[in-house]
Amino acid sequence: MHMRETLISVNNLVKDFKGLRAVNGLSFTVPQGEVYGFLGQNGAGKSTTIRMLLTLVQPTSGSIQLFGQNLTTERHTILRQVGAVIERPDLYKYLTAYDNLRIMARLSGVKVGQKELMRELERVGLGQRAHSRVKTFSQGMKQRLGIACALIHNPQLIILDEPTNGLDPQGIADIRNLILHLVKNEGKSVFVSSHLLSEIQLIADSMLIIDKGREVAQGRVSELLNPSETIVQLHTTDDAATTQWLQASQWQQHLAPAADGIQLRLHSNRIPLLNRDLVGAGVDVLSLQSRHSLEDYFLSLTTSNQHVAAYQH
Ligand SMILES: Nc1ncnc2c1ncn2[C@@H]1O[C@H](COP(=O)(O)OP(=O)(O)OP(=O)(O)O)[C@@H](O)[C@H]1O
Repeated sequence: MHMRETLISVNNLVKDFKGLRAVNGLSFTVPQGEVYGFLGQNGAGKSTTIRMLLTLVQPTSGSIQLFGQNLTTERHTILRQVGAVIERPDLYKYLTAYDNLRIMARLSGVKVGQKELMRELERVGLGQRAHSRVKTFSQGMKQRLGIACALIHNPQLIILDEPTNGLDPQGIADIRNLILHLVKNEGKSVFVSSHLLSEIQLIADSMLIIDKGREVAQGRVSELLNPSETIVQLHTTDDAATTQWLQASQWQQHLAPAADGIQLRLHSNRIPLLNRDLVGAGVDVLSLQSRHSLEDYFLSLTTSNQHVAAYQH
């Protein structure tokens, strides 16, 4: 297998807004040719990160490379290869889908004829509705037209911020299929954010999960959601000292963020060994419990504020 090109490479990215650290030391790489999921609750820092990838927000510190080039110095060359939909797409609702796309193409300086415009609309499943006015479109159709506009200059990398927000189940399925089509059949790469694990899980090859600006986990979706991996909750007579000992041990890579006590993420067949190590190190264990599956753990991280967020929109 040949090495795949790295499209996005982010190193220790930080963004502060007056007294609030919205993005706190994120590092990740996105390879070419896959769907990369970016998961976090509302307010976790996803949009801010995406805005930094598109140079709409200036990072406080850290670096971003796209296509192996420095985003600050090579901005124009780089952004020509990127297509993005980051808010509700701006569309002229009294014009047809076709005319919206034609205007968009002209604005981005792309020379395309009727054939290409129609092909583009067909690609997002709007071929039949090309000549209907946008005001007659469902939210999902508008979203797909927005994606067509982002694709018109034939970018390699497509960045979508919560593309299924506010869509009905059919609309969500259409976007999901479109994303998969773009990657599997057209060789594109898609970086997509969501606050729903269930959604990322269905389309992404790799994912990054963040909470309050910080990384919670990243890796291959199949590995992160491997059902034999569990979260072990540990309580000892001195959790601070135990954490320090764990950080200096082979278990360091398994430590997971915890609200209280100590949590480790590991394969369940490693629990006896962890227990033996703790006893061997003289740690007084009060309790050691395999709490929930990783999936439940991520769900708890990514859904707890949803009902609150619903009122904010
Ligand atoms: N321009 C800004 N000025 C001040 N604070 C901001 C600004 N933009 C974002 N924030 C804050 O930064 C934090 C992260 O926001 P961000 O929009 O990146 O989160 P998100 O994960 O994309 O959530 P959502 O899905 O709700 O947009 C939030 O607390 C938000 O209030």
